[in-house]
Amino acid sequence: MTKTLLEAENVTYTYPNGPVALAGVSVRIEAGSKTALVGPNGAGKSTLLLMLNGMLRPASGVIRFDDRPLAYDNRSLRELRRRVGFVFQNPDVQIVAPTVEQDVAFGPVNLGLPPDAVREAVRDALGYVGLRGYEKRPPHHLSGGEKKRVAIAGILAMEPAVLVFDEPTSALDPASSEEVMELLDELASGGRTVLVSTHDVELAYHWADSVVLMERGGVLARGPPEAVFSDHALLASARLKPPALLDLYNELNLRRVIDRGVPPKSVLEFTDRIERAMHGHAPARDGTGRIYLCNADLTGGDEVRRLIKQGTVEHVGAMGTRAKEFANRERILLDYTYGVIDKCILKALIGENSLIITTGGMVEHVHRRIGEYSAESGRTLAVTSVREPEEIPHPNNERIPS
Ligand SMILES: Nc1ncnc2c1ncn2[C@@H]1O[C@H](COP(=O)(O)OP(=O)(O)OP(=O)(O)O)[C@@H](O)[C@H]1O
Repeated sequence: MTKTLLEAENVTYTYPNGPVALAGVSVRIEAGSKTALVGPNGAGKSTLLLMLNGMLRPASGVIRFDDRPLAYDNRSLRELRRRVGFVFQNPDVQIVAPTVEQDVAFGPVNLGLPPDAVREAVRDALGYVGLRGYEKRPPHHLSGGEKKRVAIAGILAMEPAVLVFDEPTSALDPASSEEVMELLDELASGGRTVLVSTHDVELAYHWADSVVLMERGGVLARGPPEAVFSDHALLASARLKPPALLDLYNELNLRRVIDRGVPPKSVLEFTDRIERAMHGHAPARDGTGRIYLCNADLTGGDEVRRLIKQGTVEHVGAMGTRAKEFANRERILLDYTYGVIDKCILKALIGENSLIITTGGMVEHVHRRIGEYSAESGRTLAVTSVREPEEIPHPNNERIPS
């Protein structure tokens, strides 16, 4: 049973001398979910997010956190903002201190944590967003993507249960955007509830498990992204276009080229579906390319460089900020910095070898994802752990059964 953690019920709001921004909005955010508020400019997304964190107060209706209506006295709001962290669209609004370290420490210091605990919170948060070594840098000299990470670290340092991001990828280049979204994935897989606003339907389709479609201060639809984004008329009324992958899938389905089923969310899923439609089944391809897996917590860069130099692996990807830091430090050039597992599976399916660098709990995640893919597709994919001689092999190592 999922639990509703944040809830808006019939909320209205009009800015002083402004338009009606919210005209009776009800939404529920489930604990542990990845929710996207999607809508065009001016739909009311930011206004709703600001309410969920108590920065705006509804004219009518109610906001609840953990089943309790919000109270708007200073003490209650301070406590709420510790539990519901808010990352603004523009990181310059959020960054207040002259150095990265002081900025990230701002929240924990205000919470009254002792100096040791503050240092630990700052170190952990900077590590999480991949900004260790940036402690003494002035935030206003950083790139847009780095500033965004500082802002996220500042919120993470307070260990909130919910993270709210207003347009997390605005003004970021495509790679930085994907990296920020992967960071949000990591946070969600660590048990946090993540809520974003965006007008990017492609992003919402790939990333979210639940979508709220907004327009003119109201909610047009809510549900799984594949359902909400399959309704062209609804999307058109919100001045949005369907995600390309889903649009293509629906057209192929209408022409009876592929059967209706769960719509594909990735190129990997889509190509498998088309192959199955063409051949009646997924062609068996034993002797496919191999996926090498490097746990950067246990392996040095020498072994990885050797594999690349020998031509054993043709493609290299890193998952997670610590793995990317490792690659950077070891001067390992990365082909993939996001969507890494799927990209490596795609390469294995055409007989090419690749290497995934990752760390900690993500190692299990890679084994699990490839195992799931093998079970679903009926294809056996080989995974080989890259390890120093004294390392103990992973029990799932070598071959993942289909
Ligand atoms: N500070 C403000 N003062 C007056 N009107 C405002 C203010 N902020 C927002 N509005 C108005 O409220 C409505 C909803 O704006 P909001 O920023 O919540 O939409 P949004 O969906 O987040 O849009 P965007 O994607 O452009 O950020 C818009 O008509 C906007 O012009």
